Amino acid sequence: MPDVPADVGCAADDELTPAVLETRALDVAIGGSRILADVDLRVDAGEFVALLGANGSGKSTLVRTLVGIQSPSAGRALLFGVDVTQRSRVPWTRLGYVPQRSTAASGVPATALEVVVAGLLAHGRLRPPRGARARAREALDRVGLADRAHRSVGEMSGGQQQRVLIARALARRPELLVLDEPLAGVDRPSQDAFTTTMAQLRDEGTTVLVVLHEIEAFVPFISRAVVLRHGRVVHDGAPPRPAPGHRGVGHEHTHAHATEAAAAAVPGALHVEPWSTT
Ligand SMILES: Nc1ncnc2c1ncn2[C@@H]1O[C@H](COP(=O)(O)OP(=O)(O)OP(=O)(O)O)[C@@H](O)[C@H]1O
Repeated sequence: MPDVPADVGCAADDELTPAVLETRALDVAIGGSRILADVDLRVDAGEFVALLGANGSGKSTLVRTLVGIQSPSAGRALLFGVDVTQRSRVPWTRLGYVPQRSTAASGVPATALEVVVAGLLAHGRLRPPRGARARAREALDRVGLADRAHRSVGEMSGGQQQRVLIARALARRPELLVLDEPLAGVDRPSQDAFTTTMAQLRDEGTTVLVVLHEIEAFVPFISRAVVLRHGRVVHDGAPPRPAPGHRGVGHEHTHAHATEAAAAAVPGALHVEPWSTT
């Protein structure tokens, strides 16, 4: 009998190709609190999945676990069939990751172009690969920052820095793009440019997992929405439709419009507010 690598055996038994991203009975505890509980999730190649939920529901924790930053207390997390419980095993060459509300400024003076090129450095290498600057310029163009390529990121606004980090992830031309609230602090015209880029990525076959609070702009190309509540998956299916009067950017989502049970029972006719806090 041929040897079967341990990781391959972790993919779904009935699948020849492992999922791009998969969790199995994933639990995460931090400081004695159970933050994620029994999370089963599978995202296949070419899917565009939105991760939704109220503040504190565990979205960032799930994403951080998937990219090997947070260790699970039980269960499995796999990227391309590889167990990423150990950070050293995260397949970074196939992955683009934009963390939540981070800064592109490292304290070292660097231009936007340099930050994006740095994202293309292979592990342990100091020289970027051939064509890196052209790829970085193209990525900055995609986020509407082509004209600021030579500006210092330390002098950029928070929203512009966020766009630089998105460009850094895009420049890698990843098979899987994981974005944690990429539009936080980004102005409306830039949001529109970003959603156009997302539509292009979907057409190119990139697999995307994106944490969002406002999904309206993404509904045309979201293939699935996963909703977390208190660290558990309470919906995995069609994207919820925002209720009328709840589309405004400043709307405070503080009340539920349907139960998760109703949402789960009729996923095609959702009227649930997954980000509600009650
Ligand atoms: N390092 C940490 N130490 C202690 N508690 C943590 C830590 N990281 C996350 N938590 C807790 O885990 C829970 C989930 O946090 P997480 O950031 O994953 O939620 P979220 O759904 O991404 O929220 P938001 O929408 O506000 O970004 C919260 O109650 C948070 O306080």
